[in-house]
Amino acid sequence: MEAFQLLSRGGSRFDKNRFKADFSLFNKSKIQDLQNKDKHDSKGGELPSELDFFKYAQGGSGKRKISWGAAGEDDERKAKRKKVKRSQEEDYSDGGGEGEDDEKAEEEEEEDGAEQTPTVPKHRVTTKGTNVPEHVDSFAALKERYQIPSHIISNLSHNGYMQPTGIQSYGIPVLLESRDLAAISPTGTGKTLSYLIPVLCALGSPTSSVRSDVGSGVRAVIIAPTRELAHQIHNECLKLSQGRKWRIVLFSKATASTLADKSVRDKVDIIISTPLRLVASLQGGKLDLNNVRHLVLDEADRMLDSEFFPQIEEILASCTHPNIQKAVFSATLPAGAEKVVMEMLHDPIRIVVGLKDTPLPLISQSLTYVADDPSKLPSLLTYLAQPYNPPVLIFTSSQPRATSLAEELVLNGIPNVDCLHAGLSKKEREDAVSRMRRGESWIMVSTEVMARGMDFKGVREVINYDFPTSIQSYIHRIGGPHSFYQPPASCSFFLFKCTGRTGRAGRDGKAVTFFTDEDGPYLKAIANVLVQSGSQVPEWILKLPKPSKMKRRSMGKVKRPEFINPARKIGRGDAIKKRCIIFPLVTSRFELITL
Ligand SMILES: Nc1ncnc2c1ncn2[C@@H]1O[C@H](COP(=O)(O)OP(=O)(O)OP(=O)(O)O)[C@@H](O)[C@H]1O
Repeated sequence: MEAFQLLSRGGSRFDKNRFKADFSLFNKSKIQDLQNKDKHDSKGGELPSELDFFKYAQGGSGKRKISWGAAGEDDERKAKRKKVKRSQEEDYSDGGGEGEDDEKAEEEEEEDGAEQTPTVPKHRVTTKGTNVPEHVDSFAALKERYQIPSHIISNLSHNGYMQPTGIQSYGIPVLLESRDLAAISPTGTGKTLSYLIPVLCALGSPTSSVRSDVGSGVRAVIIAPTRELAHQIHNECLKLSQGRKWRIVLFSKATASTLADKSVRDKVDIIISTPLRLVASLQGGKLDLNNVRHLVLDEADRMLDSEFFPQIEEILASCTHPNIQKAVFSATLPAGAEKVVMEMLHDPIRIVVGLKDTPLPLISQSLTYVADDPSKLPSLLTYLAQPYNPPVLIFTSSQPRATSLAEELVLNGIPNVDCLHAGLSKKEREDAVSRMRRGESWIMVSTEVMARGMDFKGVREVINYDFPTSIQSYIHRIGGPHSFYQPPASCSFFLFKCTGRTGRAGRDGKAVTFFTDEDGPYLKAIANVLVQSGSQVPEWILKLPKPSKMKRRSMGKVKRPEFINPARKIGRGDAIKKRCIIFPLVTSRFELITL
């Protein structure tokens, strides 16, 4: 072991910048290595003419001098990260960067940065607002401080939730102290429990067995953008409320008609619904929300887009209880949406886990050039011909393309392919979700709308077959399927660990994004996200010019054919028949792996 490393191991800190000269004496060989690597990298960073797909690099600013992997160059790395963050924020939003707290957090992070693995940024929690309640480090502390009912605590441990995640540590106290909350935390970090625990605690006991002061009518409403996500939240809620006679309703056509009877709906405690379904009942006079004291919007950025916003406004207007508490949760929240959220809330507290709009660093991300749309299928087949970790989630930009790609994969002999999108019948969707959960699907082809927020345990690989439609879309796609647990105890940094095996280079997930010439103008925006979360990006991509606001808006509008392989227009039925012929007795690869 090198002398410097031995000496610097103790409790005291060594300021490497201040004592640069001394440090270099101990670390000469390492620095030389790094310099050589730098030389090599910077050479590799130049865009060879044959790779200059978009003819941009020649005109690139060349200002960014990034030497990837130069772990010892602290100053440069810090400057680089600052620069990228700044440029990323410009890319992400129309202004309005992070608040003071984030700035401070970033500075603190930089102070500690010298001792970090360079490619894995720490995840921390930043809060903003007046009188922010102290966070808790354990469920036991939560119980003690807020007198959480014992059955909730025992349900938590019964389900394997031993310690709160970052968003739970900070978010639950805020909600338990009756404050409004805007929470931004990466996908799979346990946002669902962050609101379910306080809602159940605040409601106290089921309406059917309580005091008269709770009024009549539903007391809590949770809104999610898709039926599948609402279903998932409902299941979590049932797990958490086991042992008490709560009436928790997953709002559907059937339950909505049952609840049309006032005497029935007055006994309901919590409704979990999609916005459309809820508004349909409100408009039909079959539901009233004037006794709602807790309103939660999950996947808030989606709720605020043009498709859902009018319905959300209607729901908000119907929740007339003077003491209503509102909470919004999301993995991403663009500046514009955040402004709307903050106006919607009363004296809110804002919590951000990690760097805003950045995926967790445990996912190894890469960008793969595939020239044009027809070249994607062969690239995907080549990818799937190599060892991969099933189940793999593949995203396409539209429902017909998802179906078409699933068919193509089947016809090309890929086993256990499934498809999930909103164009399928309810039964087909449910079957696909359960096959995925049972581990029978190795490849799930889906659309983003469908897979958003779904907790598909065990997914370790995501392929963006079609380029994401926005930065937020990218983050939701690659983070959504991962589930994380076990935050380190009592500290303000939270670096979560994925369930299951450990992956490549300490990372547990893999995300591959195909890009074509057409996606070129938007490449840099996504590349910045990769950089921010610690993945490597070829320097030529970083040298691409920043897309204009107009260009960024057109990011999701690239036209793609409905058929993946236009030469073969076969029906879905044919594909299923062929799958049965090819794989009549296929053994589950999961079984083989676990044997
Ligand atoms: N404290 C905890 N300990 C262990 N596992 C947890 C804990 N909290 C949540 N989980 C598990 O982590 C997974 C992800 O949780 P959840 O779906 O709530 O994340 P999320 O942040 O809402 O993700 P998304 O943004 O994709 O909706 C789930 O499988 C959940 O059971």
